[in-house]
Amino acid sequence: MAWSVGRICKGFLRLGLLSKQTQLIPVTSVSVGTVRTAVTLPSFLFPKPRDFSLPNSSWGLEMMRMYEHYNRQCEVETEGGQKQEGPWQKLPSYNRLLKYATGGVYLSEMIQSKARLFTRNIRNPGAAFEYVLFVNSEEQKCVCVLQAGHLLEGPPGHVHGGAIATMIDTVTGTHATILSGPVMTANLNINYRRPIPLGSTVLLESSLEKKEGRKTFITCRVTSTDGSKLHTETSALFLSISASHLLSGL
Ligand SMILES: CCCCC/C=C\C/C=C\C/C=C\C/C=C\CCCC(=O)SCCNC(=O)CCNC(=O)[C@H](O)C(C)(C)COP(=O)(O)OP(=O)(O)OC[C@H]1O[C@@H](n2cnc3c(N)ncnc32)[C@H](O)[C@@H]1OP(=O)(O)O
Repeated sequence: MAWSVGRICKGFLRLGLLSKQTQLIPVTSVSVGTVRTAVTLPSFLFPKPRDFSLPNSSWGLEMMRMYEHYNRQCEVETEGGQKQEGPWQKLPSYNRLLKYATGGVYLSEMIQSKARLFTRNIRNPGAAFEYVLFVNSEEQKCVCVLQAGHLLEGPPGHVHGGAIATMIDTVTGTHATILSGPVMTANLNINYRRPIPLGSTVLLESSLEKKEGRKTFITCRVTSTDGSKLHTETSALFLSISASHLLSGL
């Protein structure tokens, strides 16, 4: 197989190293004797991956305002007028992680070729999960701005608890992957404090609590965008896994 498992791991790790200018393009590797060389394939051979976390027409004013608030902090101007990376980095969001984020073009065809990321598989913009993630490496934090669409109803007029848990798992899971490489959720402990109105925009803030061997402990708060209302509090445990654990069907 042209693809090495190590390369996929590097792909996961690369998720934490993306600047907002980074354009991921599919790559593969070829073996010449014992030397493995990375080859960038011409982009016309592959459809351009769509970043689902860019603004679209369904985004409301609050979603746009919060997006711009963090996006502005991805690039700052020095006193000399030069641009440099800011404290936050925007993470791209693809519907096929293996194919687009790790560059596993062939592998993604072999393993569950019809599979699509749960939170990115509803075609109608704004109907379900509209969200964007930013990471702050220095503070070891991740934030997600979420606009919850009408297909996520649980209690009348409010967001389903399972949809909230899905987003918490997505945000803390992505954060743990950036911090520790490939992981799986072992435990999510969620306290629902106040319901989230359907259609509203909320913030999910994920913080590293501690790392102990294979264990990464993360906390996450879901609040209103001004921080005045606490909707949900979570503590989560992620366990580092080997790539073979990930690929062997467990
Ligand atoms: C396919 C997942 C890829 C993850 C990628 C994540 C992010 C990628 C980044 C961006 C992608 C975009 C979006 C991401 C979207 C969502 C991410 C969601 C991630 C998930 O949604 S993922 C699915 C749900 N997840 C499972 O489907 C796991 C099922 N499960 C297992 O696969 C095993 O269970 C495993 C591997 C967890 C552990 O198994 P294992 O054999 O490796 O480890 P073992 O059992 O020996 O435990 C070692 C030490 O952890 C302690 N420990 C274990 N479990 C514990 C628990 N629950 N509570 C407290 N402590 C626990 C033990 O007590 C021991 O502690 P000690 O060493 O101190 O004795």
